[in-house]
Amino acid sequence: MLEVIPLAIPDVLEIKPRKFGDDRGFFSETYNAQRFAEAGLSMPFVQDNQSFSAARLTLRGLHYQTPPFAQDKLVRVLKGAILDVAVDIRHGSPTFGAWVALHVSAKAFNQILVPKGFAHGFLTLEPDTEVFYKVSAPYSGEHDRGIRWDDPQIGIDWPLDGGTPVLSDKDAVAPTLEETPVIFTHQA
Ligand SMILES: Cc1cn([C@H]2C[C@H](O)[C@@H](COP(=O)(O)OP(=O)(O)O[C@H]3O[C@H](C)C(=O)[C@H](O)[C@H]3O)O2)c(=O)[nH]c1=O
Repeated sequence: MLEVIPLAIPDVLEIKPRKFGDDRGFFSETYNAQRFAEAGLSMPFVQDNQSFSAARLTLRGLHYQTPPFAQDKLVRVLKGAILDVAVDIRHGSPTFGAWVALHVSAKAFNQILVPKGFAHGFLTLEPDTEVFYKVSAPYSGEHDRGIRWDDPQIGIDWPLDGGTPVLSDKDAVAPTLEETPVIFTHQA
C-alpha cells in the first residue's frame, strides 16, 4: 500500500501511495496513519497546508520552524510539478549543510517526507502549480525561519535554466546557513 524510498540523505524519503485506477479515473489513500506507522513514520500531522504558485520558477524556501514548533512535512503536488529540496541543518550530522532534491509532481503522484532538522523549499517547474502538505506542528510565525535559497555554501542546483525565480520579500533577504545559530543537533 505504501512504497517508501530513502533519498541520498536517508532521513528524507520519497513516498508513493498505492493508486487504484479504473474506467472513472483513480482512488488513492494519500495519507493513512496506520500505514505510515507500519513504515516507521508515526509523526502526528496536525495541519494541512496548500499553496498555489501562478508562475513557473516560483521558489518558496528555504524554511523551517524552530523548536518547540519544528515540523516534519509530507509534501505532494495536486497540479503541476516542483523540484523539492531538503537541506540538513542538524549540527553534528555527517551531512550537515548538504541538500537532496526530488522531482514531485501530480503526474508522478509521489510525495516527499522532510523531517524536522531540515530546511525545506521548492521551485515550481510549471505554471499554476498547487502544492499540498501536512505538517506535524502548527504554524508559529515567531518560530518561522529562513535560509537563503542560493546560499553558496549549500550550493543547491536549482534548475532555473537562466531564469529568475519569483521570491517573496522575506525569502529574498534570508540569512545564510553560516549566519544561522545552532538550532538542531544531530542525534546519532
Ligand atoms: C506557512 C504558513 C504561513 N501562513 C501565513 C503567513 C503569511 O502571511 C502567509 C504566507 O506565508 P509564507 O510566505 O511563509 O508562505 P510560503 O513561502 O509558502 O512558506 C511555506 O513554504 C515553504 C516551502 C515551507 O516549507 C513552509 O511550509 C512554509 O514556510 O501565510 C500561515 O498562516 N500558516 C502557515 O502555516
